[in-house]
Amino acid sequence: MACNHSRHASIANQSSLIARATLRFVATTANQIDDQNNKNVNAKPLTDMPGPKGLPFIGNLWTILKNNRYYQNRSHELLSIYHAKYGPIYKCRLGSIAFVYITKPEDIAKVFKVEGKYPNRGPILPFLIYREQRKKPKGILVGISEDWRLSRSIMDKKLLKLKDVKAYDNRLNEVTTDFIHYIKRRRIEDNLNGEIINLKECLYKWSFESINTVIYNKRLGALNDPPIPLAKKFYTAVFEMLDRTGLLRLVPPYYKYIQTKYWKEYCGFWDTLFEIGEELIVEERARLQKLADSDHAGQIPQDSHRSENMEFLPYVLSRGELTDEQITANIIELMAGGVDTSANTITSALYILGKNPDIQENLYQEVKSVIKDRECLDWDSLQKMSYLRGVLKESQRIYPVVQGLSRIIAKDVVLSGYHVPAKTMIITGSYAMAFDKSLYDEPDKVKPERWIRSSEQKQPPFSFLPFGFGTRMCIGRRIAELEMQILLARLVYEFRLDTLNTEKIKLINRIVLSPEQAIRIAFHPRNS
Ligand code: HEM
Repeated sequence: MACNHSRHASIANQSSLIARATLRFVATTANQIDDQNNKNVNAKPLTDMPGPKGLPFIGNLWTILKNNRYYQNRSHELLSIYHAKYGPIYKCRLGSIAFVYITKPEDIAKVFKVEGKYPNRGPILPFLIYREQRKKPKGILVGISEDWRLSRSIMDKKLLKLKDVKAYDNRLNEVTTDFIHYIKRRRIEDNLNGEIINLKECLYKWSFESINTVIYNKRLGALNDPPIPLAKKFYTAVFEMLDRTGLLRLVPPYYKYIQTKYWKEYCGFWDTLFEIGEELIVEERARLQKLADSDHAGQIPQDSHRSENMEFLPYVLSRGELTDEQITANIIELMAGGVDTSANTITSALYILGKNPDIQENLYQEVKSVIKDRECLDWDSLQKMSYLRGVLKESQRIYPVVQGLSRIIAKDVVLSGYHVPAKTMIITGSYAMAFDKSLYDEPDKVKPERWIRSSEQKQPPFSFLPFGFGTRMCIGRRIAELEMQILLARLVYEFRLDTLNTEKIKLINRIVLSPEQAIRIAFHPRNS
């Protein structure tokens, strides 16, 4: 039976999916099964797989609680400790989530081969239960099966196709220009020798403004002084929602039955996101209607109706395949998915550059040799900047935004000699893999050059997948890469960066991994 692919899958089904499907630690006897090379192998049963012994229902949640909640938002650390203890494959249960954890690239490759037609990361219950209680549709982030595929096939066209993404470079440069002016202003106002107070929020503003200029083809005003209230309301709600999802995800889903204050507040953050999304879509529909009316009066060039020339939102709206509610759900998931992720990666990159002046200098020299206009780093120039891409990849390796990728596999598979049945949840250990000596030469060192194509040592396939893989990989990948490359290069061109934190940064898991402590960067103008 397919794992809950029905269009109207209920939360009840989703919950039982967790119980049944995420891990079937049933006593599977040793199986004769084809492995990747079509050889019959005597795979060991899942019951033989090592792993920490948990308590019924809560699994290793006890370890989290017992340690004075230290691991409450550091499940990535706990999983890495288990990785050191049990090796590259183990089975585990954390609260309501049971899974097999893998770190060998060849196992990861096999998992993606059996992810099926509708890849499924497994339910994020707080997201799903909110949508069920409020009767909201699911967008691509949480949707599964045909609904997911339809939305994804429409949006992929405008967000992942190179031709369309290239065309976003101008407006992303405009956001970056505003961000640089904003930093210059803040340096003076904060008066702290170049340090900016609350850099995290500043970068939230940048990433929010960037993703929205792609979605709406207009500025929402997050970098205005003061920011437009709607923008601040949205990125604050994203932050709070993610913060609480991390904890709610670990505990059994009591909130399905008991409306605690905590849960009500959580729903309030989602309500804000939906309200803002709905408001913006209504505005956009009205704008398009006005344009269509003037078009009848012969004022709009015919060409702008061709789907390949359309902007993202007019394209999605004009397709007529999704209801406005579905479009809203998709758009707010894009808006929510694009804020923390890019902002955190840039934070890590700034931290690394400010700590490693030689790397910063190399990058500065590369930017200087390529940049033609200090207010615009276009797509073609960016293609010449391999060191810049290396710096970003190192930032994503050392400080990944997600602790790992997850999939509920569609078919049985043999992983590291164990027979893993279909419907098991698999989690890859990106966080632990980043420092694996068998995958990286001197993994503790920051080496942007390890990613440069001509470099002799190539990373094994499936060892580094910061944006995921396959048809369910990050839909914002190309936008994120473009916006981050533009911002990082132009910041280094304008400022010499100095990291003021003396301690090593640690990450906490709020669904996305984020620095635990405030990252303190001083921006010194180069006057170049
Ligand atoms: C540094 C920036 C980013 C990183 C590291 C990142 C990482 C990821 C990862 C690992 C996934 C899961 C992929 C998988 O399961 O195979 C994902 C999914 C997703 N990301 Fe991103 N992301 C980033 C930026 C963005 C941006 C800018 C957007 C907004 C356009 C976005 C929207 C999404 C959405 C909507 C999904 C769910 C896609 C689906 O399930 O079909 N992300 N991202």
